[in-house]
Amino acid sequence: MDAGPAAGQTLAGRCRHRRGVQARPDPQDRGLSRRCRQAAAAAGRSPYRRRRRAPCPGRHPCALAEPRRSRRHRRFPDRGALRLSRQPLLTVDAALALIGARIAVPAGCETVPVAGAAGRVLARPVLASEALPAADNSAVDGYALHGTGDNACRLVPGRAAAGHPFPHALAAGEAVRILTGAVVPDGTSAVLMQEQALIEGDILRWQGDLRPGANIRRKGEVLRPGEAALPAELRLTPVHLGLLADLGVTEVGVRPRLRVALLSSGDELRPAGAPKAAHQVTDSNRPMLRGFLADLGCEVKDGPILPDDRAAIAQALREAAASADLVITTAGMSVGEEDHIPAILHGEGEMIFHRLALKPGRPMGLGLLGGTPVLGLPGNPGAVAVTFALIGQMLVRHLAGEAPRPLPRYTVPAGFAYEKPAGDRALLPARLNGGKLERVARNAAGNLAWGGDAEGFADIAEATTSIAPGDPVGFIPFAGALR
Ligand SMILES: Nc1nc2c(c(=O)[nH]1)N[C@H]1C(S)=C(S)[C@@H](COP(=O)(O)OP(=O)(O)OC[C@H]3O[C@@H](n4cnc5c(N)ncnc54)[C@H](O)[C@@H]3O)O[C@H]1N2
Ligand code: MOO
Repeated sequence: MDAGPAAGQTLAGRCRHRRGVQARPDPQDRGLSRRCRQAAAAAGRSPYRRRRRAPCPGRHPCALAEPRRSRRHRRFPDRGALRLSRQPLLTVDAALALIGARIAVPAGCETVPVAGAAGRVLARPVLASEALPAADNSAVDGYALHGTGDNACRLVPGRAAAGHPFPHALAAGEAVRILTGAVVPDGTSAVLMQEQALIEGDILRWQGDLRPGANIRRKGEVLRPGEAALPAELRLTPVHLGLLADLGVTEVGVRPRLRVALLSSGDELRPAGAPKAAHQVTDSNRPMLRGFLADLGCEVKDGPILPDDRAAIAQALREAAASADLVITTAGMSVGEEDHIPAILHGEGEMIFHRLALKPGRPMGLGLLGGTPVLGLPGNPGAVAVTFALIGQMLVRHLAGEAPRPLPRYTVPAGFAYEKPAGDRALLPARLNGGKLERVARNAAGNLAWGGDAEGFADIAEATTSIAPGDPVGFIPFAGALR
């Protein structure tokens, strides 16, 4: 199995300690004519709004903004939506690069006890305050000796054990019993492993060379005082907590918990656990997203289930954006007349990207409202799982102050055949079986029934049109071990 990061799947161009919209131009605005941009800037408006009122000739992204009236009152999708659906789609990698370039990381640092710091992101590096190890000590059970070059030493009474140092120095030709982890007595040149020791009376012998320093872990060989033990921007795992304890660190400076507001929309939705009729749908996206966000250490603010009403959604988005570091919505992101979220972002904020070359998950988008990022995920639960894995969690990690890091991705032999048109990247629930990747579901976008069997996603690149059994295929596992 080839381990390797997904090509290009990092967030490029980190920006730190800033909040809100960046000064850099929106890369998706580069397609606008200079006249459009200047006119918009002069009027203090988004160029999209400017263009909406006086469309430039030809099919152009800035002509694709929201309608001025609610889409509720239209029988058919408006022309803007129809044009939008014909726009060339952004790749996932390009969307991740836009996140790195356009989304500022909220500033701040709080000091927390190490015991409660699992999952938090270090705001500054942790320096070793003491040497690691703190003293020369034995790596094995055996005999500490002061060698003279003739493969024999005289055993002296006593013992060095972990927590119980031998109180005397070894003179030339002397040896003493030692256990793993014990501080080596002064004068020790090497430690002989017990398995290599030949003892006759009080004489210790061995065969072959015993290298000076053998089996001794030297003071400071792992970390010297003042050396960086952990870098800033690291999400702390239990392994790190153990290291911090080892270094005598009791408190660390971490980023504030990310406050994430969750909103779902759709007249058909009922909260989880509530009775529902056949035409109604349980809001399953919310518990799934709440779980993902809790795993990422976020403080989740549950918003209401919103009706398919533009004004109500706009109001809820404004309120959520004012009190959170990130707003995540589900549904209402496609091109139908009840898909209001892109239009609200175009009209009242900014759309950084919308619609990706990704299946499932194409309708997703990212915008800014009052400077707060708004991640619009599709409604279909399977698509929410895919888009959160590829984009959502990367955005959350970025906002939480984590250093950019690609998703774990491996190349494995396919155990299935698959065909698709070139254009969209396809993510298919899958699991490893006998070293080959198997698909576990056919229609996975609209449900989560594959969740019991899948271990991750088969990842099929945009340009790929066919996979035959045995071909190399990407695998993105759900679990990144010790991450
Ligand atoms: N003409 C086009 N139509 C559609 C396209 C397209 O490109 N052109 N894309 C399709 C794709 S792909 C998806 S995905 C959907 C997503 O659209 P929306 O984001 O606008 O979502 P809705 O239409 O509102 O809902 C889709 C589906 O998901 C169910 N849903 C919604 N919220 C939840 C929830 N919280 N928990 C569980 N299930 C939920 C909803 O009932 C619908 O069945 O658009 C396609 N159309
Ligand atoms: O991309 Mo949609 O997300 O297939 O269902």
